Amino acid sequence: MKTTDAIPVTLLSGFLGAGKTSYLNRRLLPNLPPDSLILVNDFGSINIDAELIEYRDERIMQLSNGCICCTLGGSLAERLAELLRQPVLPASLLIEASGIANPTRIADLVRLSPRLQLQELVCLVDASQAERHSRDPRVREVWQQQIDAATHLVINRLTTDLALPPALAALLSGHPASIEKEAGAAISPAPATQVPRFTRTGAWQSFSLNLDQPIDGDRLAALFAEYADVLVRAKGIVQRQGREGTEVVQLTGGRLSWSSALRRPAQGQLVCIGTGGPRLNRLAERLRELARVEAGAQTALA
Ligand SMILES: Nc1nc2c(ncn2[C@@H]2O[C@H](COP(=O)(O)OP(=O)(O)OP(=O)(O)O)[C@@H](O)[C@H]2O)c(=O)[nH]1
Repeated sequence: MKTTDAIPVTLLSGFLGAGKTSYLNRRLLPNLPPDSLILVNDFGSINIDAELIEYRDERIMQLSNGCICCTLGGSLAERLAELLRQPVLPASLLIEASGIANPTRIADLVRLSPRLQLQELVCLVDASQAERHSRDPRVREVWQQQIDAATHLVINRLTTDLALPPALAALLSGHPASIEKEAGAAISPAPATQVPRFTRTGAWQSFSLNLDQPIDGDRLAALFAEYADVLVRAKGIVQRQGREGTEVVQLTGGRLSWSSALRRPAQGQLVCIGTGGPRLNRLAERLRELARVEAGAQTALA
């Protein structure tokens, strides 16, 4: 039985790069009651999402280096228990799951606690990737689990007529969730050559880099394109050579974008997520080489 003063919980899910953090900033954050807590899980040792959340008074708790739904007995359960032991409890809890998390498992954990009340399970879906995700054997299962579990679906990057791609329309037929549709697919279509094909069969893997010098943005983009078959997602806060200020770099669905950063960490940070195996390892090496070359060039000039 839930107590009447149970903490309301919103769980935010959606595949890698679907737009969870953007939606959190734009739609959820402004409506959170004061003294809320945001729990962010990122599938990497550096939690870029926590840096990208535009929090002000809310407290933020990070869970990095693993996916919460896969380490349920560990970090998430521990963090929730820790949270419930605090003398002052948050007014509400917002959990942003990692892009490869099965939200049902997280929701079950929340439901187990009489002190927590799961209010909404929001799932972000990138409509421009729906056909590909529905066919891809590595992605399909978790993508469908995320959609199936949702009580509120946000379908973004639709064409201006808001028509659902056939694969998504089939999946949503009879789905009880409320549906919010957003256009915007045409903003920056991914070049066909850069759309990842998920040809490898290894498990998801991530690697992170700390960058202490400005990086060559063109060479970074070229490496991302060369390894598009294994690299699914990249995000970071970096200083680009020849540019003023720190920038957020985002790679999702084969689209690379840059925007100015809200915060400036002590060092540049880059996280890449993809299909584990020799090619992803090679990409990590080549990015490290690129970072070292940049650092060397700067040192030589100084
Ligand atoms: N066109 C378009 N781009 C979006 C939308 N939402 C997010 N993006 C872009 O997609 C990229 C990834 O957005 P995020 O909000 O970081 O996605 P995420 O689901 O939090 O990513 P992960 O936590 O890595 O899984 C960024 O470059 C965003 O600007 C949208 O509704 N339309």
